[in-house]
Amino acid sequence: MAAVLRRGIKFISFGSSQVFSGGCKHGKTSTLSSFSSSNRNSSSSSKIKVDLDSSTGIAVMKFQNPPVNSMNLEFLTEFSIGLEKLELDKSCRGVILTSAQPKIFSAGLDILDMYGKTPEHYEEFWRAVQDMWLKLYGYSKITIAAINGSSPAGGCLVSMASDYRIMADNPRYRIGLNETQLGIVAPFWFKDTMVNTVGHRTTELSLQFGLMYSPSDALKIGLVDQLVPEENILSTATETMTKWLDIPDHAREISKSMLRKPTVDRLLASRDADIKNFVSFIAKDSIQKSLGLYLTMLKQRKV
Ligand SMILES: CCCCC/C=C\C/C=C\C=C\CC(=O)SCCNC(=O)CCNC(=O)[C@H](O)C(C)(C)COP(=O)(O)OP(=O)(O)OC[C@H]1O[C@@H](n2cnc3c(N)ncnc32)[C@H](O)[C@@H]1OP(=O)(O)O
Repeated sequence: MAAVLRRGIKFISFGSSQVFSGGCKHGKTSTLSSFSSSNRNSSSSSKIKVDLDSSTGIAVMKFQNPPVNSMNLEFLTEFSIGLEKLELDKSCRGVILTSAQPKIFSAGLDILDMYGKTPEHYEEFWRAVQDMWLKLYGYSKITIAAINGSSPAGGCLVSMASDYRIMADNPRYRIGLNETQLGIVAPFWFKDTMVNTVGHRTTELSLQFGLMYSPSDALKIGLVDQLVPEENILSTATETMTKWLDIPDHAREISKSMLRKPTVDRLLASRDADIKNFVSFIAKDSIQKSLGLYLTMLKQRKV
């Protein structure tokens, strides 16, 4: 995160309507706002819109990086900083992640950030990917992914790193870690996240084949927790969040940390080695050739 902050991207402002914020029973936070008639604080960085309702404690982060919410360096940086800001904001207790783009939750990492660039760029990019995952997977507050479209690779990682996944029940959508289809390899912490979500055997098949699942198949293997009609996704996510908010924060948070910390610590213990691995892997001629071919196929709508 320090690296993210050092990059000097401007902070998202949530306005200044909150004048009192204090803890109450069950670790819940109450917020009084005397200057503003509204309890909503909205902010829009260029790639993510954040809407925090301090009366409910629920924030919605809406990805808006057209056309497909690919996660480039700027998006990843804004995402990490936005999460950090909400984590520090006592009036926020849970975050819903969703997309402003029709049909797409996120197309995953921006392939153009991994193609034809310098080693220095790959290094900076990969550190930003790590920062984002470390922040989200180890997040102290509740996160719900409202997956309102396809969610390949990095998009699936973001979904899996959330506490609960609700997907729009549209048979045209797909979700999964498809890296091998691009000729690349999901790093160990993507793999760990999937193993923790769907188990070892399913991950073995998923990763090797680069499987993309329909919503109903994703539900069957436990990659998502619930399917809902597309038009209900945000209301269902909000209702679900309300149930999570009934749990005392400190108890939920410690339980989450107990389950996730060993996985987070594995990457923390080897961040530099992981970056070195990524840079030497991605810069290989054969890998660049694979990515080039995949990009061509994408442009020709053959993927
Ligand atoms: C042993 C050591 C190992 C160390 C680790 C090494 C490596 C780890 C490597 C990396 C891990 C990467 C994880 C990733 O996330 S890779 C990204 C994977 N993503 C995909 O495969 C998604 C591809 N896209 C699609 O399938 C479709 O675009 C999608 C279903 C998302 C949307 O379809 P739709 O028909 O609506 O839109 P398109 O016309 O296809 O796309 C519009 C436009 O956007 C471009 N685009 C799509 N996805 C990406 C992307 N991920 N990055 C960049 N650009 C993307 C697409 O090319 C179109 O562009 P244009 O033709 O309009 O210019």
